[in-house]
Amino acid sequence: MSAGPDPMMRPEGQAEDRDRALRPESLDEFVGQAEARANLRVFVQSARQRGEAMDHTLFHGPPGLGKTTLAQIMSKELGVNFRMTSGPVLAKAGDLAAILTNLEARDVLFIDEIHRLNPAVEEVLYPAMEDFELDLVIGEGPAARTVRIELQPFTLVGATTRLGLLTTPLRDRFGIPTRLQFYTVEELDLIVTRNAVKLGVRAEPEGAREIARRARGTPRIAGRLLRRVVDFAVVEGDGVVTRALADWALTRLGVDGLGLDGADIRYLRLIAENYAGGPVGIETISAALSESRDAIEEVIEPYLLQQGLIQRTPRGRMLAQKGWSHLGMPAPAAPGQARLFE
Ligand SMILES: Nc1ncnc2c1ncn2[C@@H]1O[C@H](COP(=O)(O)OP(=O)(O)OP(=O)(O)O)[C@@H](O)[C@H]1O
Ligand SMILES: [Mg+2]
Repeated sequence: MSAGPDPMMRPEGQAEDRDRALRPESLDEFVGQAEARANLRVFVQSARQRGEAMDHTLFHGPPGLGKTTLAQIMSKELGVNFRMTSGPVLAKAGDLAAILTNLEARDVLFIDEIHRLNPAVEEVLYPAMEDFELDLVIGEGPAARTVRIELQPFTLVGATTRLGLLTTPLRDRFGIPTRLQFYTVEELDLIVTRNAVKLGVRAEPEGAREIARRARGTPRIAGRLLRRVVDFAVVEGDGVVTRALADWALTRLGVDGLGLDGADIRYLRLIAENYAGGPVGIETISAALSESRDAIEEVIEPYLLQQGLIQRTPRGRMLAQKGWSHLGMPAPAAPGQARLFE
């Protein structure tokens, strides 16, 4: 096989390039996700001691919480190669077969957005995951025959923001399913403080804290906000990230005290003002906001739910009490309460 760039291997975008400078390189350096980290440490060590490929691992959770980062760290800690591709890129069964047959023993193969695999490709993955075998169909019609190819044992690491979209057979083949959680303000504070050091920037503890509080529980957002605050600190301050400067810069960027941005506030206001607090269906919200349903369910809602600003009910989304107070609006009296005054 050629050693040139492989079109099936996703080239990392510019945003990811900037991310890379801030990416933790080991489990020790990785902040937060204490439970997942402690478990992974055991599984990595066991695989190393037994000289076997680690079991297939699935990371799921909202964007920017560290799925790709953990997959890379796993390969480093296992001392094996890291190969990366993604669900939508693998168009044909042969694309995946080419990657699988090129793996060395115990390598980590990372498939991002694994919920977007084409069914024909997914079929190839089942025997590969289970028995490290590949069944390839050669030829067509009556002349078609199946050839079985033995693969090197490998570790598949899948990542998805949408666990619910994974087929059951695929989900069941992951020995280590791991859900990533939003980060606490303390954890994000540590991440911001370390990132400031990596970027060679002076951040006062209260400045780092303010960014952490407004990072939506997400390390990627913490990294991005820090860079923007630094821009303001350099151009309009004396280069130091203070609390006042962070507050001023973040407000100017449209990030409010809870870390909500324009899209979050539009979502909350829509339910409050147009639907009296709901319940309102996701399709209606999607049409009204001109946002895809996927983006709403993957990016906007998880944090609003985690913060207790909204609720998901069988009849649709509802604004919670905390959502009303965050908007500075009075919650309408519940029907039961209203009757008291009739
Ligand atoms: N625990 C952590 N400590 C420090 N930095 C982190 C941590 N987790 C993630 N980051 C940083 O956040 C950024 C985003 O992480 P990553 O790309 O791994 O997220 P992801 O879950 O794969 O997101 P997506 O779903 O969008 O692919 C990276 O720059 C990474 O360095
Ligand atoms: Mg990722």
